[in-house]
Amino acid sequence: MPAYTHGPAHEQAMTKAGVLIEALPWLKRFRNRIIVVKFGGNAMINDELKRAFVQDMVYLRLAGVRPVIVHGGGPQITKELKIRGIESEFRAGYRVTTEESIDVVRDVLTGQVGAELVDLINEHGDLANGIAGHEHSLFTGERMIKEIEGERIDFGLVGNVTEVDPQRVLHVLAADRIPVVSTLAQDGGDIDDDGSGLLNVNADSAAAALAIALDAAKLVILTDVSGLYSDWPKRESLVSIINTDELRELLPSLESGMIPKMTACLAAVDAGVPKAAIIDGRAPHSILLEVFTQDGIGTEVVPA
Ligand SMILES: Nc1ncnc2c1ncn2[C@@H]1O[C@H](COP(=O)(O)OP(=O)(O)O)[C@@H](O)[C@H]1O
Ligand SMILES: CC(=O)N[C@@H](CCC(=O)OP(=O)(O)O)C(=O)O
Repeated sequence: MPAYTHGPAHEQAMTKAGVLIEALPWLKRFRNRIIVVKFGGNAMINDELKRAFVQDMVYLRLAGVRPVIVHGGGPQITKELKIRGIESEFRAGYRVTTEESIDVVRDVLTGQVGAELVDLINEHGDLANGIAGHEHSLFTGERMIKEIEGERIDFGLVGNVTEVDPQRVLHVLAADRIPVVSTLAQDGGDIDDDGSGLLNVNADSAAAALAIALDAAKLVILTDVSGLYSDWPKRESLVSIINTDELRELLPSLESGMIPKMTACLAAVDAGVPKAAIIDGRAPHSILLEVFTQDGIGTEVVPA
């Protein structure tokens, strides 16, 4: 049968063309715009997912979007701390960080996780540059202290980002490359006893701060659940879209890992990032569906 007549092969080709053409408005919208993508440690659980993620980033870049990757590495840090006989303690989704653990956090984030992502991207061509958050004045922070249910919690060497100097990231983008950012900050206040002044910043919070500083078109957070469930832990009711007022109201009732994530989305959208999305990084290529299709996937946070 000639290729131009109707039949299953023709229909299949039209379906493929339909998928490509659905992307057209999004290609127009995001062309030359920055999308900050947070790649969570739980979403990089195997090589296949890492490679699929890297393909997506290269695809976005070659399609004319300017992706900026902010990576986590929580489970990888926990594993390394365990090997060194150091306990991990999380409170409200943040790792309580000590003088003993901060060097491990730095080594794992910049030396292992970030370096591996850069290497994987560069297998597609010389496209990526790693940037440590505490270098080039990228992130400056102050120690994070929170009051939760009347209790004042000191998280140790954990930082809130107070200032972002995006020059280095912009420089990498201007060279048509993909910045791969790790999330340590330089303490803008007191330098601690050993003089390093490093703070451990949750990667969701750092991604939001960077998305704001870069005037990003979108913040996308890849994790290991389908999105935000309103009935956690039952998981029957996935929130597909939520505005900032609704999220502000919901936030105090959230638990563990969702606290930093939804706090980050709220901060980003409140500060003018048009949209923030939490999507399932366990599904290969989920970010292409999020960026290039009408409905998107996961949970979207939009202005009220
Ligand atoms: N309401 C909720 N909806 C979805 N996930 C939730 C919710 N509350 C808590 N979680 C937990 O948050 C986790 C994601 O956060 P985290 O483990 O820190 O991921 P990541 O490493 O990607 O940053 C989920 O795997 C889930 O166990
Ligand atoms: C303060 C704090 O919690 N920092 C995080 C930094 C890494 C991170 O956020 O990684 P994920 O995105 O994979 O969770 C930590 O030490 O685990």
